[in-house]
Amino acid sequence: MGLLDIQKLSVSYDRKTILSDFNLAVAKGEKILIKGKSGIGKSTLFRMIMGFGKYDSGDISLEGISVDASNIWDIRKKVAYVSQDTDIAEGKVNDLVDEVFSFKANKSNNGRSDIEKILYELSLSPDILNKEYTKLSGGEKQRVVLVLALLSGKGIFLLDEVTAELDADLKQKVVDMFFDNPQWTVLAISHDREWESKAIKVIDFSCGVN
Ligand SMILES: Nc1ncnc2c1ncn2[C@@H]1O[C@H](COP(=O)(O)OP(=O)(O)OP(=O)(O)O)[C@@H](O)[C@H]1O
Repeated sequence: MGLLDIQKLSVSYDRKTILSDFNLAVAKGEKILIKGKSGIGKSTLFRMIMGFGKYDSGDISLEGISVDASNIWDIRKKVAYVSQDTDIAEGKVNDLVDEVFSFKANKSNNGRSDIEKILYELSLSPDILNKEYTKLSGGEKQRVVLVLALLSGKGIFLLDEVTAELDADLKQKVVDMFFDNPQWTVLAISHDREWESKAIKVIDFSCGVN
């Protein structure tokens, strides 16, 4: 039994097959890169894991328990999903940080003290906390969204193109941050080579998932 088990997952939109009998077993601590051409179904996989859409057939299990509508929040409490869409919010960055800690599941993490360290590791100045999120650059938004995911205290990360807007040095920093932590289980969708060189497993959707 893996930490996350996906068995025979089939997804279609408007009768077009996106995933067909897709299988994946993810062990705790594993670091997986998912790549493949645009529109092939990579983000769809993450959305299905998070329960943001219906699949035709198959099973998704977390820690041996099959996930359905009745327990989807168990997955959302344990899995940090970072979508490729960074237009997620308005308001000051600090307000977004507050929001992370307002969720009950995150209250016990005492993670607020980690903010300065995480900002520093992502080459962000603490001043960013007082800035309007919508006015940040694409690369700053991308890093702020990662800060929020890191503060959530979750141990499983689904990262969808989270380094696309960053320069090469920052891409490497983000990859190192997520892939060097032995406790974290990380699935990253990316076209950036920095992920591939460190991934334990590479899944190339272009080699057939439907
Ligand atoms: N809600 C939806 N309704 C209809 N079609 C959808 C929906 N979501 C995704 N699709 C289609 O499913 C296919 C797979 O989309 P998906 O976002 O999973 O691709 P992707 O591999 O992540 O692409 P990219 O690398 O460009 O992000 C695309 O053709 C997309 O248009």
